[in-house]
Formats: sequence, C-alpha cells, structure tokens
Amino acid sequence: MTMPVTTLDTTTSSNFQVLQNELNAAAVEIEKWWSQPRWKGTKRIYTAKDIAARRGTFPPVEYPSSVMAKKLYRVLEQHHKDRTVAKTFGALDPVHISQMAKYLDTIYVSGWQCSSTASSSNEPGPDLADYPMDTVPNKVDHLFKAQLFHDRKQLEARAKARSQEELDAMGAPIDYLTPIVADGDAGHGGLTAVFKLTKMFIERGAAGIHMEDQTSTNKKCGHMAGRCVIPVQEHINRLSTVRMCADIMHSDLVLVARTDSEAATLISSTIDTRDHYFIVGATNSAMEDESFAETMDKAILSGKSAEELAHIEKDWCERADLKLFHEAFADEVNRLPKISEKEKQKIIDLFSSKIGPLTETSHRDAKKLAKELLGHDIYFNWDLPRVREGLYRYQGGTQCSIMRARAFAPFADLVWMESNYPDYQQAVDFSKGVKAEYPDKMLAYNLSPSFNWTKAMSIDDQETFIDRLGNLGYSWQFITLAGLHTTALAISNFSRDFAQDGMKAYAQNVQKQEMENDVDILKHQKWSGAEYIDSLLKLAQGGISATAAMGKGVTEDQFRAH
Ligand SMILES: C[C@](O)(C(=O)O)[C@H](CC(=O)O)C(=O)O
Ligand SMILES: [Mg+2]
Repeated sequence: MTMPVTTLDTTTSSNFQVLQNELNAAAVEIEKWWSQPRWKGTKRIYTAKDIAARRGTFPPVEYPSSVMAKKLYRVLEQHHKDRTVAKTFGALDPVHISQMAKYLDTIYVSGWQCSSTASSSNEPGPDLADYPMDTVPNKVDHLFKAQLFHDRKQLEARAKARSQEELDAMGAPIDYLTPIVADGDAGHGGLTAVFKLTKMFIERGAAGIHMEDQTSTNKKCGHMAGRCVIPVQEHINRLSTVRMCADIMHSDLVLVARTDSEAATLISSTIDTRDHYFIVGATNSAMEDESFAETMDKAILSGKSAEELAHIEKDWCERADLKLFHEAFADEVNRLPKISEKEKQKIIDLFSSKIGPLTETSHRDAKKLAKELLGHDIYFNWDLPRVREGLYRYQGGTQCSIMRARAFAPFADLVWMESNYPDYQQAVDFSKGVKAEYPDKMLAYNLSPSFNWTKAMSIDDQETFIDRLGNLGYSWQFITLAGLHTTALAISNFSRDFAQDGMKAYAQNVQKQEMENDVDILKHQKWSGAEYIDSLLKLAQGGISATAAMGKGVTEDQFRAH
C-alpha cells in the first residue's frame, strides 16, 4: 500500500467547503486502504471521515511498525493457508533477537518477562501488569532498534564482497527484521489508556499486540487464580480502540484478541446479556438478609483469623447453593413431583435447546422460559454472592471462551483462548467453535512454561504438539517465557561450572561451543557492530581513520583462523 497523498492544508481549512473537500478526499483514500483483502475480516464501527478528522494535518508518513505489521500479516496468512506455524518465544534482549532471527520468523515480547526483568520503574515483580505502562513498549523499542542495527551491519558487511564467490562465502543473509508481537495486557486502564498504549507500541516498532479481556485493575497472569473478566462489549470497545488508534496512525498493526474467560471466576458487571449464562447466583432465598460481602465484612471486623474467614466463606457458599441459572432450572425440574424421569429430561432438553453457552440469551429471557416450562419462578440471585470488591462470580470454560472469541473475532486478526493446561482436545474444541462462525480467523496458542509439559504429555506428543495445533489453524504459537528460562538455565550451569573449573569451563563450555555451533557472538566485537561503526568513522573521514577500533592490534584477530 502506498501512502495516501492527500494531506489537509491548514492554510485553506478556514474555508468551510475547502476543509470538507479535503476531509472527504482523505476519507476516500482511507476507504481505499480499508478495501484491501488484508481487512476482509475486520469490522470498524466508525467511518473513514471520522478517522480523517482525527489525523491532523501533518503529511502522512508510514511508521516502521506498519511496514513490520504488513510483513507479520503476510507471514501469518501464509502459515494459516499452509496449516503451518509461526512459532516463537519471549525475547529478553538484543542477544536473544539476533540468535532467534536465524531460525524463527516472529518475536514475542512478554509482559511477564518485562514485569520481572525490565520494568521501566526497575521494580521487579510477577505479572500483574502494574508496571508503568511504557514498560513493554520500551522493550519493543530496545529490541526493534537492535533488529535494525543488525540488519544495517549485515548489509554493510555483505556490500564489501567483491565477487559472487566472496558473497557466497559469507553464507545466506539472516532476516533480522522479524516482526515483533508485544503484550498489551488489559490495556493499563480505560479506553484512553488503551489508545495511548497502542500509539506507543506503533511508535516503538511493534508489528502486532495482544489485548486481553481481564479488568486492568485486578489483572493477573493467565495462569494464576483470581482472574476477573470484563463484559464482552467492554472488551470489544478495547479492541475497537486499538484499531481506531492504528487507523488514525495509518498503521496495519496486527491485533490479537485474548480471552482469559476459560478459567475466570469473576466478572466486573452483569451488563452484557452475552455473559448471563456464565454468571453464578445464590439459589437459597434464605440468604437474602446476609449477602456474602456483609457476612465477610462483619467477620473481618470481629477479628476472625484468615483460616476462620476461609471457613466462613466456604460455609456461606454452600448454604447459598451457588449455581448457574440453567443448573438451577435443571435441579428444579428434577424436583417436580409426579413426572417421569424421561419427561423431566425432555423439559430440560427443550430449555437447553433454546438457552446454551453460545445462544447469548439474556437472563430475563432465560427466566421467562423457565417459568413457562415450570409454571413458577425460580429463586436465583447473582447480587448476593458478589465478592467484597463488588465483582460478580463467573464460571468460564471452553464454551465461554468460544462465545467470547466469536464476539471478538470481527475486531481482531487472531483470537486466543488462554488455557490452564496444554490440552489438545480443548484446542480442537476451541478451533471448531470459532471456525464454525469465522472459518478464516487465525488462532494463537500460548505454549506456556507455566504448564508442566512432562506431566502433560509424552515426549512424542511434545514433538508433534505445535504441528498438530497448526493443523487446526493455530498459526501463531509462542513459549511466552522461554527467554527467561533458557537464560536462567545457561547462566546457572555456567556459574556452577565456572566456580568449579575456572577458565576451562568458559573455554570448553562456551567459547568452543560457540565455534562449533557457528554462534556469531563468538566474535562479539564484530557482533556488536565494531566493523560497521569503523566503516562509518572511515566514511566520515574520507575513507581512512587512524582511530578505527578494528584496526591492527584488535584482539578479534585471534579468532581469524576460525
Ligand atoms: C503471555 C503472558 O501474558 C506473558 O506476559 O508472557 C503470560 C505468561 C505465561 O504465564 O505464560 C500469561 O499467559 O498470562
Ligand atoms: Mg502478559
């Protein structure tokens, strides 16, 4: 896509008609952009003119991140067509990205890794996304600058070849410009924060970001307890905000919608009818006068211990007989006197045929149907069990994630169900569920180190897991924290050996291994760009420099024979 030529002219825009004409012309170009096949699965809830009016008058420029986003989309689309996989893992630093580029076609920037190793406040911690909101964008900037540098360095080195033979001797070039997909967490606040965060990611070089449906205030890593989701529409608003920001910045940013609903136990509001099926209520009317929050507040004020409080909570929940509404209905049917088991099942089946996890039916309609079938109302109250933070109890699961992923699909390029276990059958169910409505939607999968892979599957299954998932349409898969773990393992082993064997450990276990495995950092002066920087120095001085760093006497000469 070439950049649009239309630019608003501030000098003439004091004329109403001229301003309108310019906005309309800009809108036509934006529409042309949106009509490209890349956007066939994307829904926008605003017009091109709305975007044109929010772009300012600066002549359009293409952000490097948008160039990378186009590349990312092409790579993923091809994998999706071929049922192959762009697999990657969380990179920590320039060393990682330079080595990953030899074998992998995308890079992941993990919020967790940034939280524990690179917070812009320098305060480490687990992933609650409570680090300053520029933390992950800063890491993207760090890595993207390194990618650009290694790419420049490589081209300068290759440009020095004086013949095809010399070029061949350098080996195949490495594509250092591997698109970066970064963790946008839950947006770090309301929609204006989502907008600013997206803008930062685009300015810093991210090709894609992911955005999850947890509340930003209670956000937890997707493999921890206590997760609270926001209503379906609220997350759609987040996704739309990301796309709107990218549209304003004329960026093709790739957007991954993640749902944490599979294992969520809380939801912030009951406003969206699509969530009603999954909201837990009290079915014992005797609890009307002692809501859960009041009971707990009283117990805390009376000085109960943590153990006693846990007991009080358990007791309250048991007495309240917490259930989902359709479970309460089935129990009520099963209590009906004078009806055969078969008849009861028929009534339950009739109810389930109209009200299920994917029907998006409101609680009001479910209650109405229950009354029609039973002849009386069922007691069901989802306010009583609200937790002290005001949140409602929610019972997610795979079907809930499918419902959410379908709702998010038109607003994202890929959808991802965060799961608690690497369960192939669950991945099949999710894929089928999403693709029944959105056959072309690409899927993402988190191959998390939070899972115990040895316990989860056989070694043979470990070997084929990614490919089998790729066959289901999971075109982008990533070991979120492999950067952290591989670094820890390497450093731990080396420290132990070094303490024991001194320089033998370095010479044999590191330097020799680097030589044998062709790891370019062996010559770290060259890897860091000393030759490239010398070439700039020489160029600046007319071709020769007495202070060139890689001149006679440099220690890297000792590796020349290699
Ligand atoms: C993907 C993730 O958001 C991350 O920040 O890397 C984490 C990491 C993990 O536990 O694998 C998450 O899944 O929440
Ligand atoms: Mg994260």
